[in-house]
Amino acid sequence: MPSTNNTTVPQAGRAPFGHRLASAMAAHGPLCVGIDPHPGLLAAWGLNDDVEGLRAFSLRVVEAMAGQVAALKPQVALFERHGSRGLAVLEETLAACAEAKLLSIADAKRGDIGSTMAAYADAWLGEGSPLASDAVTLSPYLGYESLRPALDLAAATGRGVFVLGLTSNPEGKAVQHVGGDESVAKRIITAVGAENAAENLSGVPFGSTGLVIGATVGSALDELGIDLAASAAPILAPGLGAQGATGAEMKVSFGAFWPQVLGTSSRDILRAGPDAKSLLEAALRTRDSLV
Ligand SMILES: O=C(O)c1cc(=O)[nH]c(=O)n1[C@@H]1O[C@H](COP(=O)(O)O)[C@@H](O)[C@H]1O
Repeated sequence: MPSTNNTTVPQAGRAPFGHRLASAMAAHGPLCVGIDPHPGLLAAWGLNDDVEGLRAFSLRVVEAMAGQVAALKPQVALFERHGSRGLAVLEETLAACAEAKLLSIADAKRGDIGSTMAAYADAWLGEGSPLASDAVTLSPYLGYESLRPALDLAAATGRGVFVLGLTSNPEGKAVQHVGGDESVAKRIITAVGAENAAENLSGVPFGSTGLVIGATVGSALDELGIDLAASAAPILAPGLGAQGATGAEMKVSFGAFWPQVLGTSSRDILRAGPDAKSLLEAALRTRDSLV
């Protein structure tokens, strides 16, 4: 059953994530910039593939985007590959996002049995955790309800989650499209809708339980009979730029669901660095393609 403790002001005294995201998108447009410090990008920026390079890269993106875009999405794997010191840089990056009033979405794609999920929830959504983010990405492959500890903690702390629905990679179809009219993706999207139905949505376009639907999804929403409006979910849409999708194509794919969509792009924007002004110009060009 969905959580019943989704009140307008969660326990932590922070407005629900859905409200905060809607305000940020209204103020700055529907773009989230990914922080993906790939080794090749570090080299292109004249940085070493080490912890100092990682730190300079990540903090530069935060500095360039402060007050300009709705959200930033650090890709956790690219911090993990530097070990515990890389995770310390991620903590510093998340704190810098909060300082700059940029929403942070930790792209961790966590998912496990419930008892372990509770620990992941504490790490990414718990009050006082050094890795706590405004939202975290979750994988529902162990069953949607296995995510319950994260869904409930997000509701209690005014944070959010983005559950993988239809991913941007071509391999995703082999799992997510299975089931025809009752596809795996559709079941996940329906479950997310039940979560948002339990949240007070007065005055906001969507709730705090989001979905990941790739920008590259093409006609799949139509083909699978998926109604994203019924889910009342904010939609994180990766795949812009480096994976080939354009803003114009996304508007066609998402159609009437467009007001729910937060496009996200990483490499295509990050290639414009290391200069902060060039980074911002690249981000604003991408954002303009989405409005
Ligand atoms: O959850 C994600 O953000 C995600 C889901 C998905 O379906 N596809 C996808 O590309 N992503 C992430 O979005 C980012 C895309 O990066 P670029 O292709 O460089 O824009 C990467 O960090 C991916 O891990």
